[in-house]
Amino acid sequence: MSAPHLDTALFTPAQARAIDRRAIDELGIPGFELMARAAAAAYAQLRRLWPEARHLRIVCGAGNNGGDGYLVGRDALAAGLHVDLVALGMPKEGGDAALARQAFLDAGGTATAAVDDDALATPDVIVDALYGTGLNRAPEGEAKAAVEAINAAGVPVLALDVPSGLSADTGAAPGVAVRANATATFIVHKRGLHTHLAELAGTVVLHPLDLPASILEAPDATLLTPRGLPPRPRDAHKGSNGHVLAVGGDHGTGGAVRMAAEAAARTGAGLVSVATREQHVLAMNAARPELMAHAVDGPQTLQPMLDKASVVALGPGIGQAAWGHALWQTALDAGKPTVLDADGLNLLHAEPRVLPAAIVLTPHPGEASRLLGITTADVQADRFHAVRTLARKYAAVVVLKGNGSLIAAPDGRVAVCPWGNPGMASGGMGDTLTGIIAGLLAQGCEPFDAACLGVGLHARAADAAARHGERGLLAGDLLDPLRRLVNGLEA
Ligand SMILES: NC(=O)C1=CN([C@@H]2O[C@H](COP(=O)(O)OP(=O)(O)OC[C@H]3O[C@@H](n4cnc5c(N)ncnc54)[C@H](O)[C@@H]3O)[C@@H](O)[C@H]2O)[C@H](O)CC1
Ligand SMILES: [K+]
Repeated sequence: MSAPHLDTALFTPAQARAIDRRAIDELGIPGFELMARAAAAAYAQLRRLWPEARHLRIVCGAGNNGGDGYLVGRDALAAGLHVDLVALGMPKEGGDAALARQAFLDAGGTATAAVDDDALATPDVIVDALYGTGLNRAPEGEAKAAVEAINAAGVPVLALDVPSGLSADTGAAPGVAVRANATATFIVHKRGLHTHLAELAGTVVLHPLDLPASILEAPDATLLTPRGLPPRPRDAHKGSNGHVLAVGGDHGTGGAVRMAAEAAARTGAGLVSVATREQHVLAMNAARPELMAHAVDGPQTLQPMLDKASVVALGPGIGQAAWGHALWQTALDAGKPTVLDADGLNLLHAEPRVLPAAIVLTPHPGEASRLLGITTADVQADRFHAVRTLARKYAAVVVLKGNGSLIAAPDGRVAVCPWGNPGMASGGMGDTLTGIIAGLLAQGCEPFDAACLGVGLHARAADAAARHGERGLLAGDLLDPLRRLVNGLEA
């Protein structure tokens, strides 16, 4: 396996521990040496971020994450900084963390047993060394109090390896969790730092600790990288970039299917048409002839449109009434490459059926929970497991939307989107994504690639549009940056 590009390779905590072990057992690098390298890297990051800091508070747990913290303290003392260190629990006798604690004490450090804010002056920076990849339950008691004190201190926080309380595996938080301005993560990226509650980590910087790629293994997931479509061949013509048929838009919900059609057109589909029965969408034909909207009252008027289309965007505004259900059946029977979204997914939950070979499902956590028969909280508690289960169950490419959207293929591959912002939680954003993915399928992208590229373009366009503020960000604002991004230009 070619060495994964460390910046985009994401691993589970179990994989990270195995890699740590290989470094110790195969390369003969003592755990304490790794800890010292981690601490030196974290301390250097701290100095870069807060060069004026003179007083650190370091909160250490009883494990190796705490060990990292003690050695950050030792490095800070050596540089003349004032360090107050709070130790929650004592490291295991003879372990690396115990050696680290001793090294801190030998450097003149002192450790107190609890976070008694009144007794301690407010520090310039807090270093969170409570829990790393070893978190296995919600912080309780004095650990919970320590996390709350860190979050309440009102000073910048640097988390070591993982913000304490966040699961490095799922990005969920079983209980309270540190909200860090930055995280110094060691050796490899953990996948939990890139989805769901990952914003608790703040800016994540990876420190490989000078370990050779030989100790790595195949990553569990990979981060998307910015890209667009290759330039068009000069002799391209309308027919060579596919024909997207957007099917949906029942009475009163025509905006969704129009958004999907617009997005497909802006992504570069050669032809786009709309099958709907929403009068205002039909009325816009005069103004927007490029989105050929046709009144469709049932399967018999939909079929000729399906025959001409190369890709179907199915579901935006389709509803679950008899009209929508009949079109949904007919469109899926056609077996064309399809993006299935919104009520198209809810209809699938109600009536499981054979899907086209080239199919992309784009559920938000709620739709995913219905398709999986679990609660939305269960989906969010382990998004990686949920998206892989869906992809396998429906033999489909699945986009599990949300903070750090995940894209899974039936073969187990998972990609993670590093872009996006809360402004995207507004109407029409999902319809736009559906149209973008359909537009990419129409231009010849394979389903998994269309989903990965589409999610990335959508989120990057939203980030570009959010430069004018996340509030008031509307789906239509994405179309202009989207066009530049899909052409490989700067947004
Ligand atoms: N040589 C190495 O492996 C390196 C590890 N690095 C750092 O080590 C941590 C992982 O350390 P580990 O001892 O496995 O676990 P933690 O320190 O994260 O957790 C400590 C300990 O705490 C217990 N625990 C977990 N959750 C709770 C809870 N909610 N309440 C109470 N106690 C809890 C559990 O038993 C854990 O074992 C890794 O993140 C790195 O920071 C070095 O950086 C690199 C070398
Ligand atoms: K930590």
